[in-house]
Amino acid sequence: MTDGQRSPTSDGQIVVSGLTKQYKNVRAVNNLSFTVAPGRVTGFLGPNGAGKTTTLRMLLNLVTPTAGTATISGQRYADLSTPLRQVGAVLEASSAHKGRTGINHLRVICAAAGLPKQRADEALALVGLTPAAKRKFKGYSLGMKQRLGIAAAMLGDPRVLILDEPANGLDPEGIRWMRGFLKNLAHEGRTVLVSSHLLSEMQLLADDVVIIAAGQLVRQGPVDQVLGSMAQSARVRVRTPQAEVLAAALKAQSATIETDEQGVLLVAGVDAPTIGRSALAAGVELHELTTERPDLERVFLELTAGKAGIR
Ligand SMILES: Nc1ncnc2c1ncn2[C@@H]1O[C@H](COP(=O)(O)OP(=O)(O)OP(=O)(O)O)[C@@H](O)[C@H]1O
Repeated sequence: MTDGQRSPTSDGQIVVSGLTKQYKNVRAVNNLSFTVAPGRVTGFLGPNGAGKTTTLRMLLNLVTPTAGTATISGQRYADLSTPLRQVGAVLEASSAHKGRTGINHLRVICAAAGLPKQRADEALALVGLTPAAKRKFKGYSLGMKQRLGIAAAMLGDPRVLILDEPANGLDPEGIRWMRGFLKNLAHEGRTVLVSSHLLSEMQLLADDVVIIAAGQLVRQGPVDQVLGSMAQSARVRVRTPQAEVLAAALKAQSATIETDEQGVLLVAGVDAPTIGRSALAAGVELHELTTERPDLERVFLELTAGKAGIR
């Protein structure tokens, strides 16, 4: 199918519907439904054993679902006419023939997939591995192997990228590179689905999150919205030598106030600008005004509490 023939509504979208995988004694994925939009990075999150890898493998036709469907641009992976040009996947740290150079590894894939040879050079440049093109795979660091895996996934210039724990084993510089790279692919309009249990990383990387635990959907939505759904627990920390005066002014605006130390108010129910204005109006001096946003890590632990047991 060419670009022009793709349905504009389904192009690049991933739709998982009622997906279930029953292994002998384990229901790895249980009636799971979610969608992944193009032009965004979607973080696929869950504790160990939650069913992330099984879901991605079903999406890529590597595991047969017990029930339900998973489609990419409206089609099952098995039915895609040119899968490598439509979907790039990195499921684990790239493996390659140890004695083969990076560039040759990619050229072999190009030849097998009927892709032009120069795509190997382009993909290698895309991931910043050109200087190591002629080095043998066995000498590559883990970070370089991850990049080579991504280069292989990019050979067909796919609209959709699916990556299982791509930051695993990377050093901080490698993680920073990966973040920029994936965000850029999403800005180009591609669909980027990334599984991870590194929540703090997802907070920096993802536009949307799909959170699962014990094979089931826990929450799906824009990162801000998922964090915002916990907004009732967002508080503003205020330090002032006139705590009692300010507390009285804020209570008149239905704020909820706790104190944890002398001269500090923990204020919920009103935002920082409102508190600043109230302080100004009451002639109260402020020494600190900090919004304490709930972070994804805390939200995640709360959402998956009780389901996060190792399976
Ligand atoms: N081939 C298999 N046979 C039997 N059970 C399996 C198989 N593959 C996975 N499981 C089980 O299914 C559950 C989900 O595993 P899965 O690897 O999908 O989770 P995950 O979220 O990717 O976890 P992790 O973050 O640890 O990789 C686990 O209990 C796992 O032991």
